[in-house]
Amino acid sequence: MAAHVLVFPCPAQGHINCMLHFAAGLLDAGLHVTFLHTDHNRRRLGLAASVVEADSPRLRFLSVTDGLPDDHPRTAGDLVALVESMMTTTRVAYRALLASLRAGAPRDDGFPPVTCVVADGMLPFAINVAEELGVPALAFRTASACSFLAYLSVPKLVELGEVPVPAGADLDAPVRGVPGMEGFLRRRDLPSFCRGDDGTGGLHPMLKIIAEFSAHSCNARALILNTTASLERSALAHIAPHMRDVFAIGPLHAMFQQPAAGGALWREDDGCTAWLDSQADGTVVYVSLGSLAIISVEEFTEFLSGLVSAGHPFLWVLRPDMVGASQNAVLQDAIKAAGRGKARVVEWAPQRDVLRHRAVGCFLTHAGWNSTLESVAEGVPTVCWPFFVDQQTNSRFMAAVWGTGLDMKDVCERAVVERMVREAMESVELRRSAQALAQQVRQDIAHGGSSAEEFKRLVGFINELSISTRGSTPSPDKE
Ligand SMILES: O=c1ccn([C@@H]2O[C@H](COP(=O)(O)OP(=O)(O)O[C@H]3O[C@H](CO)[C@@H](O)[C@H](O)[C@H]3O)[C@@H](O)[C@H]2O)c(=O)[nH]1
Repeated sequence: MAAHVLVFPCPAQGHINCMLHFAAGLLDAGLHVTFLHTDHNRRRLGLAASVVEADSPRLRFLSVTDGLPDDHPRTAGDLVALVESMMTTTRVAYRALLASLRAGAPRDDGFPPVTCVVADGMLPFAINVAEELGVPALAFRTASACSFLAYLSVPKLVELGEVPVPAGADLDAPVRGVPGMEGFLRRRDLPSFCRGDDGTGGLHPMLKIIAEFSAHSCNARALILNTTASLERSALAHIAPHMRDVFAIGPLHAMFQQPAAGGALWREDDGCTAWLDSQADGTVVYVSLGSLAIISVEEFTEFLSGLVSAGHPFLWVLRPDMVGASQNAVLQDAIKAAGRGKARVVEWAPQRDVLRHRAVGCFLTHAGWNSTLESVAEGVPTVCWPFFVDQQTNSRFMAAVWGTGLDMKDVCERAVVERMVREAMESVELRRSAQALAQQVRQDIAHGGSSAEEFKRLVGFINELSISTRGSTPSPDKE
């Protein structure tokens, strides 16, 4: 009987995508997978309460409550509410579900018992509950190794007086305390919540939460990171001593085909690929700020002016909640009018296909880790406008370590947008570095490459854990 892994991502697009690709890899390796969404996202995805994926009979989707009302925005503006609700309400529902799926529980769903949990490191309760129920659990971090290392270094950064970075501090000053990054990391490149505090000089509440969750991941049976040695060798080496085991397996989207169902929380506008077909090679700027960033009307106007002045056709993803649903139609019209036939705007694009398209010349991105990996894998140069969390650190890597992108820092001015977009479209050097890095990454994921080998090792690790789980008697349910 094959191992059965319950995969539980944080309920945000940037977490769901890579964990779904990971699940696809487990299916390819012959394992069973239960992919756990929240009820809210399951409804958004149009999935039934319990559904087995038609093309993959060993994959099913289940869901648990996130405890928030359906009309809650669940965006960057209120992540603390989501985290707190999940740590209380979801925890109870998840515990009951997992207790009913583990070995020894009566069931007639045609799936073997769950023998292992791979939970998002941002859901530490999912790891604790699994281990309490006798199911071994691994942590999966969906962000970069370099940002994870920065979070692990928070106690040291506090000891050195680097964090919290006070308002008005020189953000270009170098930072000590994140091993291996002393040469190039500036205050502004630390994860965003290192700036500002809790109002009394203590750590920002989100930094406290993420740093605690990062330290918690060290207790899991192993840590899985969606990255590869070619991209983050030094960060991985500095993380390893903190962990029982680390698997660097990525970029996952380039390794495994995402299952047909259960992925995009917004309706994809496939029409934009036909529009790209009509554009010349390497001429289009693709603009997307991921699934969580929220911008002001002023920032929108600066981006639009800068893009128009740069003079290239552009494809812009403007999510309905990005500036505000009530503004969306007006802003879409503003893009179309300003672009004078050279602009296309969509609410959600098939991003991986877009980045792969021959017409795309550069990517104006918020530097979320998935977008970073997707641009790296396709060798597309970037202009980065980091919004929050790990994006500042990722942006610095693209600009200063890999040489594949330009860092707008977190200022948004039309002249800077224009200058950087022009440079990214024209720079031979950026394109060469981006293509060389893509080549290296392709070797990592190819047969015998580091990510491919690490994935094989992980499947062996999970199978071993699963054998011992099936052999053990489940511990009594404590709640
Ligand atoms: O029109 C679009 C826009 C985005 N995407 C996809 O959505 C994902 C977005 O992920 P990411 O680029 O990582 O951005 P966020 O959605 O902002 O992701 C959150 O989660 C990431 C992983 O932890 C972090 O790195 C980010 O900072 C955090 O904001 C990517 O796979 C994109 O391909 C689409 O398919 N279509």
